[in-house]
Amino acid sequence: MNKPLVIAIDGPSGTGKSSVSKAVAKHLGLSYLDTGAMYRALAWSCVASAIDLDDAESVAQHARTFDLRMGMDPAAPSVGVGDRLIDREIRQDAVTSVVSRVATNLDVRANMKQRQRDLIAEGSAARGGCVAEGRDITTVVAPDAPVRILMTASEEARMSRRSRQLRVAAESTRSQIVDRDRTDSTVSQFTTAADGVVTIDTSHIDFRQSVEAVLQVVKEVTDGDTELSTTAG
Ligand SMILES: Nc1ncnc2c1ncn2[C@@H]1O[C@H](COP(=O)(O)OP(=O)(O)O)[C@@H](O)[C@H]1O
Ligand SMILES: Nc1ccn([C@@H]2O[C@H](COP(=O)(O)OP(=O)(O)O)[C@@H](O)[C@H]2O)c(=O)n1
Repeated sequence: MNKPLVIAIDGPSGTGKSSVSKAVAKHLGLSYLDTGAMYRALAWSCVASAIDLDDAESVAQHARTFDLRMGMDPAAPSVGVGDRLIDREIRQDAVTSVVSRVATNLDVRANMKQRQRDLIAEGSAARGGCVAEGRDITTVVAPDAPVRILMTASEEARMSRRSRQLRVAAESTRSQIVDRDRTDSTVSQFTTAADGVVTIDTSHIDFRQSVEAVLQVVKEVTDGDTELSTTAG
């Protein structure tokens, strides 16, 4: 039996991880897991349940028990808690501004790591592989993934992309991007590549070229390992 093609992609906010990972998963017919959305869902659920985000034990307990449902079809990824879909809610500023507070809770991270490993296995069983993106996928969640990539980009490029995406002034994205990355980096190392991780700097290339760059890394790995196969590409 072929080995699952797990593609792990990390990087700071605004480097293109989510959009590029989704396109790569679609192109290769693989599942797609947005791990940032899982932390966002937890933050949303804590707020909705009136859990004090400073109460680390209550947040960790909620992480262990809440009914998180991740849809991993790259053409229509979804995030739900119980029967409620919360894809729009988790992108709102009310969640973005507090997500790092739950993501820096180490008991939460231990629970998320296990959920993410189970989802990558489930997504791989369904489609032969999974593109999983976040901050600690190449280093903690899937350090044995055959393809491991760190996406980077200048602060300027990241802020300008986010400002275009949210239709707000670039400077107003600073707290969403630069400050959040600073807080996140106290628990995960996602600005320099770990051993064996390939860096793709997207500062001066466009979206299409970023997708091509990832597919090229995948091709180099799969060409050299006959037990790995892709359905396209
Ligand atoms: N290489 C690129 N060049 C220009 N824009 C890009 C590039 N990659 C992604 N984008 C755009 O930048 C925005 C942020 O990308 P996103 O995938 O959400 O980043 P991340 O998941 O790293 O925060 C999106 O609107 C996306 O289409
Ligand atoms: N593997 C991951 C992914 C996200 N996160 C946390 O989840 C938050 C939201 O991640 P995201 O990927 O949706 O954020 P963006 O990069 O899209 O801005 C991050 O700011 C981190 O606090 C994490 O801690 N570990």
